[in-house]
Formats: sequence, structure tokens, C-alpha cells
Amino acid sequence: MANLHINDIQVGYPGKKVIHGLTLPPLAIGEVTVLAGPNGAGKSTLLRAIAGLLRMTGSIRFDEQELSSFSIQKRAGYVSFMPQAVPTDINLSVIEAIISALKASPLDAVSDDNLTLHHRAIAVLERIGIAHLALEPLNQLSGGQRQLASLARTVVREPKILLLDEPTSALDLRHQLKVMRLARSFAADGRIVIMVLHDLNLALRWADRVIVMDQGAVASQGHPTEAITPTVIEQVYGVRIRVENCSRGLPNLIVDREI
Ligand SMILES: Nc1ncnc2c1ncn2[C@@H]1O[C@H](COP(=O)(O)OP(=O)(O)OP(=O)(O)O)[C@@H](O)[C@H]1O
Repeated sequence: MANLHINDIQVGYPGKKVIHGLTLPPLAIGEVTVLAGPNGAGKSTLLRAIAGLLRMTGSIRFDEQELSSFSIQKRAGYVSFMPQAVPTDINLSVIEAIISALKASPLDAVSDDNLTLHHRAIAVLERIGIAHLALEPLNQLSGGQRQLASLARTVVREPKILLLDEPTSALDLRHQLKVMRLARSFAADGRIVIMVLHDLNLALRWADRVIVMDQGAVASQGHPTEAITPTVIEQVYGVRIRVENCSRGLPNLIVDREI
């Protein structure tokens, strides 16, 4: 099965190295990986590097092919990135924004007529539960509604690798669960899902694998309860926590205090 292999990558910005020689275990299709870690740890930088938005050295291979050898269009067909900050100045309705994302990917949209594009866009809006917002102007949505519309734009092209940067940060409790359930179902469709989350309880409950980053490196990784331990969290975030099973037997993180 095709895996994503990230090997010895170095990424940064002009005059600033952020990630120095990071290697991850292979990330498999069907899995949801959560990137966690403190502010500034390099999580978004890693997602941007996988998306091909930053210069880097090292190797990112999918299905035995270097992503850097792909044309921009081919890479965009494989990898889709939902940024943390959703633009507020796009003068389009929700459905127009989704259709424009489809049209921006000539690989799969070139043969589709307008009606087919419309149907694909509506199907995604229905799956995410925001079909009722289809005709609303993007710039008049609430923060949470805009985040769901951004998710729809990101998944509509059906990429193999889905990169979601804090996709639940503006969402209420019910929509947080909805997005986590969707992330699992996108993975089950045959995708690799990598998402940045600050909510470690969501990570404990929904991820297959958690990678805790600190200062551009991996502090711990593995099954959620192996990666999120009191020792690691104390070292990385400087807070004392407990992970206890709730009455339903599910792991629950309790924050006791700053150190
Ligand atoms: N466009 C940029 N130019 C220069 N430095 C940047 C840029 N974007 C991020 N950085 C720096 O890279 C480092 C890692 O930032 P990054 O956004 O990857 O962290 P993060 O783990 O996603 O943080 P957060 O949880 O706060 O979103 C930080 O020191 C940040 O200042």
C-alpha cells in the first residue's frame, strides 16, 4: 500500500531554519495522524512543506515517488492543504468557492461540465453538513461556518493526502466531533489525513497516531496514549497533566497546573 515517507527534511523561511533533519515513520493510507505541540513548534511549517509551499531539502515520497518531482498541478492533485487562517476577503458564494477549487485542479476538472462540477460541489457540502450555506457569500459567514467551507474546498478535489491545519479551532463542540468523524471517514476512503490539533483530548480520542513536535523536531510519536504522556507533555508544554480513563474506558487528559 502507498505510504507517505518523510526523511531528513530541513525547512524554514529566509534567514530562519525551523525544521532540521526531521524524519517520520511511514504514514499509511487509511490513517489519521495528529500533529501536536506548542505554539511555534513547526507544525504548520511541516504541513506547508508537505504541500510543496516551502523550499526544503530531504525527501518526501508518496507511493515511491518524490513529491518534489511532480509538476505543481500533479502535486495539487495528490495533496490538498487547508490553512489555519481562512481568507475573509473572497468575494464568492460558498458553492462558487468550491467550484473554483475544482476548476483550479485541471487534472480532474478539465473533463467535467458545469453541471458535474456543481453536483460534486453539492455532494461535498452535504457530506460536511453545510449545503444550506451554498449560496451564502463567504465573507458573510461566521468563523466556524467559514472553517467548514474551507474544509469543503480542501477535500472536494479528493486528494490522496489531506493536510488540515487546526480545522476545529473555530468550531463548537458538535462540529468539532463532526469534523473528527469526517477526518476518519476521509481516511477510510483511502486517504492519508494529517491534521494539526491543539486539543489533545480530540487527538487521544480520534487519532491513529500522534506526533508531538517541539522546536522543529519530534518529541514523541506513536499511538495517542504512547505519544501523549505526562513526561512528554511536561517537557514540551511545561504543564502537569494526567491521562485517566473515563467511565466509558476512554483516555481523558486533565491539566493540573503550569510548572
Ligand atoms: N512566514 C514566515 N516567515 C518567517 N518565519 C515564520 C513564518 N511562518 C512561521 N515562521 C516561524 O516558524 C516557526 C514555526 O512556526 P509554525 O507556524 O510552523 O509553528 P506552529 O507549530 O504551527 O505554531 P502554532 O501552534 O502557533 O500555529 C516560528 O518560530 C515562526 O515564527
